[in-house]
Amino acid sequence: MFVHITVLGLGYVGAVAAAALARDGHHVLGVDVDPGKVDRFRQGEVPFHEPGLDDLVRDGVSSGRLRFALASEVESGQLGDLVLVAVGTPSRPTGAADLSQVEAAMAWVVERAGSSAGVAVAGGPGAPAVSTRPIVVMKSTVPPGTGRRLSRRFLEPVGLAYVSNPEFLREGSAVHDWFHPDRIVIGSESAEAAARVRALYEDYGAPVLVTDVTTAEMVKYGANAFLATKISFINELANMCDRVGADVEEVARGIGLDPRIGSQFLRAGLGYGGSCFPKDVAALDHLARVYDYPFELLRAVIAVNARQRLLPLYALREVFGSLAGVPVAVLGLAFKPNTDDVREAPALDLIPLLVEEGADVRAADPQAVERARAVLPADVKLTTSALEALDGARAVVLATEWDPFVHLDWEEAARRMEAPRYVFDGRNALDPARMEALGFRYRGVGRGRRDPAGVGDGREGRWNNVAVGREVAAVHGERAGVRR
Ligand SMILES: NC(=O)c1ccc[n+]([C@@H]2O[C@H](COP(=O)([O-])OP(=O)(O)OC[C@H]3O[C@@H](n4cnc5c(N)ncnc54)[C@H](O)[C@@H]3O)[C@@H](O)[C@H]2O)c1
Ligand SMILES: O=c1ccn([C@@H]2O[C@H](COP(=O)(O)OP(=O)(O)O[C@H]3O[C@H](CO)[C@@H](O)[C@H](O)[C@H]3O)[C@@H](O)[C@H]2O)c(=O)[nH]1
Repeated sequence: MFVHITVLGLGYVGAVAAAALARDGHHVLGVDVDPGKVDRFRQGEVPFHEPGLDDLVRDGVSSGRLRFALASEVESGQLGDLVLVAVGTPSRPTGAADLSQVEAAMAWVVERAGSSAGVAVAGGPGAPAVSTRPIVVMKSTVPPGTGRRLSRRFLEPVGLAYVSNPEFLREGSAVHDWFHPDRIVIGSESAEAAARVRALYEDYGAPVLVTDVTTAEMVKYGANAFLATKISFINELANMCDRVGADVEEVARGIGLDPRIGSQFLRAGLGYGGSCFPKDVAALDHLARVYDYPFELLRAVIAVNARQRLLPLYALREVFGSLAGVPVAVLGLAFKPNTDDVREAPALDLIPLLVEEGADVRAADPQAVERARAVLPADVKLTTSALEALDGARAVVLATEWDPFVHLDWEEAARRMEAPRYVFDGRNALDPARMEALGFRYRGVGRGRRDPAGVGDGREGRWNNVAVGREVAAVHGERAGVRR
């Protein structure tokens, strides 16, 4: 059954939800407080980079089933059957989730629900009748316990039902993920409201978990915290691999073949960034403190991740000694490929530190230059072209594994760079042997510690297992009291 839906918040989640539900046949009103965003959407344009979303929005707008409005333009009684809340829940400095957008959204809904006055903005020719008692569906990620509190404070007094329906899509593949979810999680105290929300996803063929609100909220935090743990764990293993002379890529393959472990989210590198993992893990850690529970594992996950993104800085110091005047190219500003989102991107932590040490930093990204410019030191040269960034550089850090960077004409890159042509592959995305054949000194994360300065056992660019082996033998020897 097609219904009227209002989606509040037109970011990565809200915009995808609105356009996807319109494609499914529902009548959708997308609402935001940002006039610039609403204007762009009204013209069928998407104000950020998300593959496949442009087509979906354009189709929705031209079908008449997808409309947009500023929050202040929507009147009472126009909300429809369901209101999906997809506003931001960023971190406060304490790590706690900042729920101010969510609270403003709830107040906005309450103000407009319950009256039958006004013409249905979400309606259109042949549209179904509009309900005046919308169900409030929380797509934003909110800490366990929030839904119960919001419901009591805002919705129960006016008799509106609340459903927690966390979203698991990833940026860069958000449209695909929306239509192919691994599972649908629905938390509600009202069986009827849960059933209405479940019906939205009927044709998606995913397993559905119906539970209470707080449990649904914890599923979302549990999933993100577990995935972040997997990443920090493989990064810890990678750091050990660097010390003992093993290859973490093979280790990940070897352990990932065990279905109890699984092969996904075992890519070692500069750690996790983005708008979700860092803030959600911090919020869970904060919640644990509030409940006087020391969630030690989570704290380690956070600490490992914070250090991991600085590995290129440590490596460059080792190779060059002082970084003063060293031209360094950083490839990748977005937190991962196929997005222009720079929130918590490792490169944005790394670059200011390189600049502080005097490096001459230039950086490239196919999509994220504009967003990065707003937060980076003014003297960092930004470009969309990797080759331009590499021109005259002596070191390159691959921070984001964008296809155009991985498949760059590295031969040309080598020609443009100055010796010693050092590469720190922060995503283990390049072929070490090929890079070395092109004259690069290669360093990955956990791919065996290569000889960064080209000294030591004299086997530049090869596994430095001999030197590492000697160190290990020395340590073991000392421990065993062996005289050497
Ligand atoms: N980005 C993701 O991949 C992803 C995936 C799953 C869940 N989530 C969660 O979904 C939520 C939204 O994430 P996002 O990345 O789409 O956020 P975003 O920051 O990209 O977008 C949020 C939007 O909400 C708008 N907004 C703020 N207050 C508003 C109000 N009172 N009324 C209407 N609009 C308002 C903002 O202007 C902005 O356009 C967050 O809680 C996030 O944790 C995000
Ligand atoms: O093996 C891996 C996998 C990912 N990452 C990093 O982890 C971060 C997050 O990546 P990804 O999960 O692909 O992107 P997001 O768009 O942030 O999606 C996550 O966060 C969303 C918001 O909560 C959830 O909905 C998704 O299920 C969850 O995957 C990125 O910095 C990646 O580079 C790694 O370092 N190694």
